[in-house]
Amino acid sequence: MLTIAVSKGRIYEEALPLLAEVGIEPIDDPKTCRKLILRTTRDDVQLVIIRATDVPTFVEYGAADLGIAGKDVLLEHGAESLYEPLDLNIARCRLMTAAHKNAPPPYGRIRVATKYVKIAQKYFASQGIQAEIIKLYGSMELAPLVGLADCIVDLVDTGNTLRANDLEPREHIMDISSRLVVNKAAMKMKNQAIASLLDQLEKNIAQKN
Ligand SMILES: Nc1ncnc2c1ncn2[C@@H]1O[C@H](COP(=O)(O)OP(=O)(O)OP(=O)(O)O)[C@@H](O)[C@H]1O
Ligand SMILES: O=P(O)(O)OC[C@H]1O[C@H](OP(=O)(O)OP(=O)(O)O)[C@H](O)[C@@H]1O
Repeated sequence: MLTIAVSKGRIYEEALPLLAEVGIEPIDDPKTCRKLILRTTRDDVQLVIIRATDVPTFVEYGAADLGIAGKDVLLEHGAESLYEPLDLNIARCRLMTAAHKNAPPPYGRIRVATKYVKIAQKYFASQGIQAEIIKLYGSMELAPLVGLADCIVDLVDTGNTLRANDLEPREHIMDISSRLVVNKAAMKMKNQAIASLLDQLEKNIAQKN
């Protein structure tokens, strides 16, 4: 049995067609059923439905053989203990700094609100900017509006969330997409099944790009 960890929402929706192309279709819909383990049309594959930020943990400990996670989550988690063999090219967005549209460029020591503490620390250090990082778990856009921070580090896709809150994108930190990650022991123990799945997915993704 191969267990694949996927988060509900955006990644699940975008991963479904890719999985369907390799014959993996969940039998239940996580939107309407409360099951966390979903059997699929392939007897040898099941999905576990977890929070996006928990995917690296499940795969690292071997609770799932494979997982689908955003590069943002993998970098923040520190996923050196996982294999990351495939860019699935889904859930694409950009990790950026953003500030109020009237705010001056950063000067001196700045306060930054983000859920990406490690990535932000590394980024500002690389820019030679002194930054105090304030960890938030959501609604980062609010922080500059209420004086909690000078700027934020967050994901940007259409830019609608920033615009709706009078913020504007500033520095582009990196492009983000979702990756297939694999538990290192599973890669050895279940090599045939995993290699074959990787191979099929890779071919299908290459055809699209
Ligand atoms: N607006 C977006 N456009 C495209 N991809 C995005 C966007 N927002 C997030 N992503 C990608 O999708 C992944 C999952 O995001 P999602 O919003 O589904 O979960 P989350 O709410 O951030 O996670 P958690 O439930 O663990 O807090 C992110 O890690 C990122 O890689
Ligand atoms: O540029 P946009 O297209 O507006 O997308 C960016 C927004 O998308 C993500 O939030 P999400 O929709 O996942 O909400 P959440 O962080 O509250 O889960 C991200 O945290 C931004 O707030």
